[in-house]
Amino acid sequence: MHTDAALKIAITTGEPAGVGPELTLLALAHALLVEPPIWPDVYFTVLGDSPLLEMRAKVVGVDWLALLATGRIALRHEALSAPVTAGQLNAANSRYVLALLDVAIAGALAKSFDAIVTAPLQKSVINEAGIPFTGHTEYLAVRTGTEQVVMMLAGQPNARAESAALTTSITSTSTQHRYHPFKSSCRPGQAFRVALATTHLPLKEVAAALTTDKLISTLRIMDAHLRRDFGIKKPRILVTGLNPHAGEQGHLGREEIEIIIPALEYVQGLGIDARGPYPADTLFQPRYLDQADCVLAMYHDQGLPVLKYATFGTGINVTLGLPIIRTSVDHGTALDLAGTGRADPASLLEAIDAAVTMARYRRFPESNLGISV
Ligand SMILES: NC(=O)C1=CN([C@@H]2O[C@H](COP(=O)(O)OP(=O)(O)OC[C@H]3O[C@@H](n4cnc5c(N)ncnc54)[C@H](O)[C@@H]3O)[C@@H](O)[C@H]2O)C=CC1
Ligand SMILES: NCC(=O)COP(=O)(O)O
Repeated sequence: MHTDAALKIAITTGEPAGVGPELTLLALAHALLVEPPIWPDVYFTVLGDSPLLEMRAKVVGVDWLALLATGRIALRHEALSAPVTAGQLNAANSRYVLALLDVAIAGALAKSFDAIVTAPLQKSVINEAGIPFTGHTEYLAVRTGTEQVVMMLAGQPNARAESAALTTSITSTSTQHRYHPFKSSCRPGQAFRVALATTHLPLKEVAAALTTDKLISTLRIMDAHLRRDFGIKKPRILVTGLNPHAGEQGHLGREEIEIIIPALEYVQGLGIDARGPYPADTLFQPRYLDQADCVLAMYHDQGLPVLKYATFGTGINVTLGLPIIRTSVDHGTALDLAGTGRADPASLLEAIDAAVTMARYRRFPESNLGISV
């Protein structure tokens, strides 16, 4: 039975041919079919097609009825438009994928959900259905009427070993759980966080998309969220340059001088501890990262490969700047693994844990000790 104090989290199961449905089941089984359960005060609404979830539960060995019997999961059934074969995309189901998101977003805006957690979707197949779509991040901004959002990924570089142990234990509904996703021993300074000044756009459009105003608002959003959701009193943000060697004093590009440095000077005047621009090829080393709370990279493949090299499979993605809480996994649809039970739910567990923690902090700000990723 829900109480007013209980947190309510919506999980969208994403692309039906991908790993999202089975990872949702595996993550919830791992959290709820154990003793003691993880997140005892949290209720989940799973958004997806009911027969699909039942079928994937069988395939990956999760007892779906036992999960429902916990009383902590409500299924919000949305019907698929076409039958699904794991690993095979079908543009006919693109509207279904977006309908899951729309229901979750509307519920979060109406405060029926404290947070939404999204399993991965396939951006290409939505476009193939004739719907312009670049990602959850941009879609969430539009659907919530938010002018600017910031994509930030975060992870613990040392979490990989723990995740390996998880894969072998996850299908078991035994009372032991070997993996606790909330790594409370990890203080904010030990986490690796990378935010992006631009998100999903062709590389040739990146330079034109960077403006001083956009960087200023990006840094302001980051500073505010790192304080509020991550419990960091005075966040330090290190900002990359755009060009090789941060422009080599203007000889290899002028965006640093004309766009990035003016933005840094402006936000420093507001009391934000943002520094740079640093050459991206040498910034990602302990000497810099140990003194920082987050890196702001100028584009997707400047920052994320480094973060994913260190944390892939156990990291999270958070959309900053929204009026609602949204977290997600650090990986995609993994079509090659869909329906095999071999995909690792560790990142989804982390994403749920981060959503729970953020939601709890927003409800009870005095308890904010900092999210652990
Ligand atoms: N939040 C989201 O909805 C995201 C969606 N995507 C989308 O996913 C699609 C596929 O992207 P790719 O670049 O192929 O990346 P991917 O992450 O789906 O796959 C890359 C490699 O990592 C493996 N992998 C991914 N998740 C795994 C897991 N949980 N356990 C074990 N191995 C895993 C895959 O098997 C594959 O070998 C694209 O359409 C992309 O846009 C990508 C990232 C995030
Ligand atoms: N590589 C991260 C990514 O593509 C996240 O996309 P989305 O969360 O905006 O769908």
